[in-house]
Amino acid sequence: ADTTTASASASKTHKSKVLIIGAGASGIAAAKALAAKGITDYIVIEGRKDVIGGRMHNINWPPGTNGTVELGANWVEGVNGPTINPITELANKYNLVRTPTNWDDISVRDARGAVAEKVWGPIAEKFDAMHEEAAEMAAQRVQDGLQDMSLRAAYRMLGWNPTTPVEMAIEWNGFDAEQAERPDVSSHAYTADMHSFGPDYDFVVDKRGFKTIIEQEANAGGLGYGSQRLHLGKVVNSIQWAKDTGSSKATTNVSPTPQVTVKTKDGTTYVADYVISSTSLGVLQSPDIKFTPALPPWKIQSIFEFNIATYTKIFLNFPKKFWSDTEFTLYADSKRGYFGYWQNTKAKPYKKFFPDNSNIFFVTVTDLEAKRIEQQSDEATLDEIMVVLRKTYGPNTPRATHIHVPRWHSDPLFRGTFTNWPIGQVRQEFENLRAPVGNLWFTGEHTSLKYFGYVHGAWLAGLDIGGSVAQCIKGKCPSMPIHTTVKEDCGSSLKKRGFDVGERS
Ligand SMILES: Cc1cc2nc3c(=O)[nH]c(=O)nc-3n(C[C@H](O)[C@H](O)[C@H](O)COP(=O)(O)OP(=O)(O)OC[C@H]3O[C@@H](n4cnc5c(N)ncnc54)[C@H](O)[C@@H]3O)c2cc1C
Repeated sequence: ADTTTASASASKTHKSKVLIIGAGASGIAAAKALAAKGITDYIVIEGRKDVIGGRMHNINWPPGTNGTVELGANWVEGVNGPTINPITELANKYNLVRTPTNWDDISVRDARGAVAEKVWGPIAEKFDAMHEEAAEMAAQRVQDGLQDMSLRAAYRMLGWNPTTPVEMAIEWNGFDAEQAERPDVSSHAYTADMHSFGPDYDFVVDKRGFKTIIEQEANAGGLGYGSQRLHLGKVVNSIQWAKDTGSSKATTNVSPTPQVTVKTKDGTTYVADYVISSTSLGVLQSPDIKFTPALPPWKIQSIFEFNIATYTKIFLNFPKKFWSDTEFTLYADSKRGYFGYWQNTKAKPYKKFFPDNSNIFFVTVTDLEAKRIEQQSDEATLDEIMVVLRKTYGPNTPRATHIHVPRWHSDPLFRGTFTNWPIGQVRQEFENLRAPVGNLWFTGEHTSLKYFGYVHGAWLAGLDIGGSVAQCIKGKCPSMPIHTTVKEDCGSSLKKRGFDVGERS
């Protein structure tokens, strides 16, 4: 149990067998896996003051209505496949309200207004066929042990060279809308086909928010709000995992301490035999948590090699609906990805889940655009958006009455939205990203080889690492590969990723 000591002069120290940092999907799954193996002496600490769920996060919006919008994860991605998505299982268990998405229900506009389907339709068909070929080619190259390349290179090899605004918008919709970065910086082998548990997506429209499945799992595991084992408002700023060498230089030659000491900004100390950190890749890349001693070079390199992308949904509420009935509208600008991807809450499958007195039309931006927009005022962003909308829908388009811009990239508890696999990173780098140092273990969506980036990836990674730590406690620690030197061995190491050509289709 949590053994707490405090004195008048010193802040509190909590001791437990396991400390889990972060109460998102991965952290809660890790706790669940520990409990399943009979380990109940753990504490979960979370930086946010009043809510768990991490990147599954909803707000009540627009103001003055009973509407709910998801600022983070919105879809159960990969449903209706041969194997059930574990998040679908949780969604069923807790009656999470969701509605299927129809990606084909789409229209396209440009600065002159609507673009005829006979113009964009064949371009979209060409892109889809080409992208499918790129996915098959990736699987074949993995089988043949060939080196990774950028997805852009594969597109070029398959004769796809977008130049017009419509071609760029179609490509953005077909790739960036999923990975939140450009094909130019993305791995062909790892990102050409991201489908996992199935080809379809369920859009979450539950008033309790997508995070309710995490909250309810936490509750079932004795980690409900107010419980002794869930400590909110605890922002970790230091982790001591090995003897302090006194040097700030990364070195592999350190002796891990039997216990890990974690300190939080408010002066609380946690001492545990094992610590599982579920903070995002973006947090690990930032200087916010001081590791003592510095993490080993192989660990640091793996953390910096991977990308955390930014996917920003900008929510807008208008006095009336002026857009088309399709679920999605692509706006094709000469600047690729410029306010290009619009979702319609008045579309048939969604309408009944959003308040009648709201007219929400939201637009997604990614990558550099997302980061740029976070830096400016919401009013400035709305001004830009209104210029776009008035160009394509006409000068009388009403100005939005409300705007909400999430700032995932600048939020110190996240520093981005989800992981994207960059060009040429080999499996060994990934194994290093996932590997523990001493008794400090790592989980989170970025540590799921098959499903990085997704809620189900975070959940499965948490179950896996929680289970491994439980085994360690029982004296049967599983061995995790660590590569102190990473050699170029991309193709053959990719083969070991755990899937083959057939499995991904
Ligand atoms: C905008 C957006 C859209 C997305 N869309 C989808 C989608 O549709 N479908 C899908 O499957 N996935 C989607 N994702 C990805 C999905 O949300 C994540 O992969 C998943 O929720 C990550 O869970 P996690 O437990 O790994 O990390 P997190 O949810 O980030 O949990 C980590 C926790 O650690 C806490 N923390 C961080 N630093 C510290 C610190 N220093 N001290 C204490 N606590 C700390 C954080 O507050 C957080 O609660 C989306 C994400 C975003 C942001």
